[in-house]
Amino acid sequence: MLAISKLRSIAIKAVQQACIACVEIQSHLVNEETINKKDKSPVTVGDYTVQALVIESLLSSTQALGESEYSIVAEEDADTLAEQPDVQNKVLEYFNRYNASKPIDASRLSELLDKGKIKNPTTKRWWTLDPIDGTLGFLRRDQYAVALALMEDNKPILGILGCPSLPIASNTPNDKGCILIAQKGAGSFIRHIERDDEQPIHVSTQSDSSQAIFTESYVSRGFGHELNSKISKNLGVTRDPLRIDSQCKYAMVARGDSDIYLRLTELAYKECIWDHAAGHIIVEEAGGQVFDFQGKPLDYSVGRKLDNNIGIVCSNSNLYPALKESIKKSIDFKPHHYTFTLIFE
Ligand SMILES: Nc1ncnc2c1ncn2[C@@H]1O[C@H](COP(=O)(O)O)[C@@H](OP(=O)(O)O)[C@H]1O
Ligand SMILES: [Mg+2]
Repeated sequence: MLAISKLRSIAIKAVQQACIACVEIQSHLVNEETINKKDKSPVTVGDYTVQALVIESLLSSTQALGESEYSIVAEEDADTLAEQPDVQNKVLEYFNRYNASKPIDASRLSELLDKGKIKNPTTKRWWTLDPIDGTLGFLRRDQYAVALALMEDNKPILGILGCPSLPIASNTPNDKGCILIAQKGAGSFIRHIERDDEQPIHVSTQSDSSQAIFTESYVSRGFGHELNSKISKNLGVTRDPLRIDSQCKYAMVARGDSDIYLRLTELAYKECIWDHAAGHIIVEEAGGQVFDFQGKPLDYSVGRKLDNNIGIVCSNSNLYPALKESIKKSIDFKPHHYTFTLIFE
């Protein structure tokens, strides 16, 4: 099996190339290129182009080193795209512009995209990819991320988050575009999209909950914002939350710009694995905690969704115990975890 350090470089290269493509696609984005998936969430030329580019890059880099193919679990598939020939042509055009090897046709494009369609990985190591996480942020020209994780025995061992619109540091707001990288047991790092040097990052040491900075989704879904406000009030938080799209929220916690990220929106909603695997290991390797609302570890062993978990609780280590207590005051979990009640009064 390939050394993890080798796969780390391969994954960074794939995400870096994808980020460069995203920036250009976003700058040319027009509304007709946005189509609606069956679940009504917008998906763009960018999502498909990036999924195909990253898959092609991972396959060719690992094959060149004689490694057999790893399973890939990715967000998009070819079916919706095939219904929109104009969009498909645009995706092919962008793909062939950014992919170094020989041009591909529509059938190879579908084949590449559908490699991400599987429900259950069949290899010990497997990739999970969200080509553009925070599509709504991408469309709004706000925050989004290319999120790639390598899993081994169903746990993340590498996480790469490409954040093309996120400033490399909070005190340089105009210097945008960074990649966050974590390797199991080796820490978390940040680098500029256009530079090779990496700096280590750490979660904050904030232990005064009144000064804690929460982050949450920009988009309001279900009871998510209301619940977070209840939990932060119980914790004595005085500051307004930062609202940011995508796994850039994990990036903010990992580098200490935020202290807590909470995510629970609807009783029936199950989180997608590609929305968390990369951010999860980046926060853990930066010294933080990532569990669900019942304190359970995230379980990536049950398919494309985190079916055994309820929401996401991500925090620096100092605030985590008090945060857990505040969650207990805000949610009444019923026996066997099948139902729970929110206590909003
Ligand atoms: N009801 C819901 N509750 C929580 N997450 C949801 C949701 N509906 C969609 N999502 C997920 O939220 C992600 C964006 O999160 P955020 O709002 O924090 O940026 C979406 O990823 P994509 O943008 O990749 O589709 C999608 O997977
Ligand atoms: Mg996503």
